[in-house]
Amino acid sequence: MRPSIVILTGAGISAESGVPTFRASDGLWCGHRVEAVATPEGFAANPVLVHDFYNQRRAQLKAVVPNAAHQALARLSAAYDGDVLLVTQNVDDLHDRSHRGVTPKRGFGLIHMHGELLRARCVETGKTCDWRGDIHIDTPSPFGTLGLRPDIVWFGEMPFQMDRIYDALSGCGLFISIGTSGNVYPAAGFVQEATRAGAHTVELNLDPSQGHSLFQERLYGPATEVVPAYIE
Ligand SMILES: CC(C)NC(=O)[C@H](Cc1c[nH]c2ccccc12)NC(=O)[C@H](CCCC/N=C(/NCCC(=O)O)S[C@H]1O[C@H](COP(=O)(O)OP(=O)(O)OC[C@H]2O[C@@H](n3cnc4c(N)ncnc43)[C@H](O)[C@@H]2O)[C@@H](O)[C@H]1O)NC(=O)OCc1ccccc1
Repeated sequence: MRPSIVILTGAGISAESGVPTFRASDGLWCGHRVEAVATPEGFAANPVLVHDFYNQRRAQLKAVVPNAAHQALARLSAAYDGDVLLVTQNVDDLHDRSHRGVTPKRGFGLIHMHGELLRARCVETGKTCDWRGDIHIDTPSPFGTLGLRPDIVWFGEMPFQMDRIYDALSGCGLFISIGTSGNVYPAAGFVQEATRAGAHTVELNLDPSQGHSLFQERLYGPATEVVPAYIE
């Protein structure tokens, strides 16, 4: 059994599939003020705006497919003689689709630490369910009386499965960060956790991230080129 691998991905791995990244040049977040669309306060103040923002992104998923970078990670999980944990900040389902039908050689896990567009959460009970269509303020929740919200982690909210992620980071031999700018925490701090565990750390990105100097190895270029090149 070879040392376990933890892989962190961000918007850059889905960019070539046509999913826009976040840090547009105008500093707006996908054309919106981040406080307005990705905070609990923004949702309380204007739920219609927030639902529209996520309904658009959910609908857009129908028009995109996994690319060579997603597929290379699926092949890795099938071939690597060690455990692989894939932690994504992305709320799209492109990793899920590229791993569908793939039998991992050893342990494999996929964690959407910031949630998923294709899941909804009951505002009253917190219960969640798969959700493919639009959500509106009058959409009844199957679990409660206060309606639904996207099952997404907004700023100021605790990301999902943090214990499982920190546990894997503390015992991994290789940490690979793909397509992320390293601006958002706690994800941006994972490289330090992996380094503390003695792991070899690798950044695969279009250009140097905020924390590029923290990585032992760096390969720059489009994900569809550098990820298959590094994995194979
Ligand atoms: C802005 C930042 C300073 N603020 C934060 O980090 C905050 C506050 C904070 C917490 N700790 C801190 C410490 C210091 C400072 C601030 C904080 N963090 C939080 O609020 C988090 C919650 C943050 C999650 C918010 N939700 C998202 N997403 C879901 C919504 C949605 O998607 O709508 S974040 C969202 O933005 C981030 C965007 O970053 P990237 O994915 O990296 O995308 P970006 O566009 O920035 O960069 C793309 C990169 O790809 C590259 N690229 C582009 N094309 C390609 C290509 N073709 N190939 C390869 N690479 C490419 C580019 O060069 C670039 O480098 C992702 O995380 C994404 O999920 N919660 C929390 O801290 O809870 C308490 C806590 C937690 C743990 C323990 C104790 C307490």
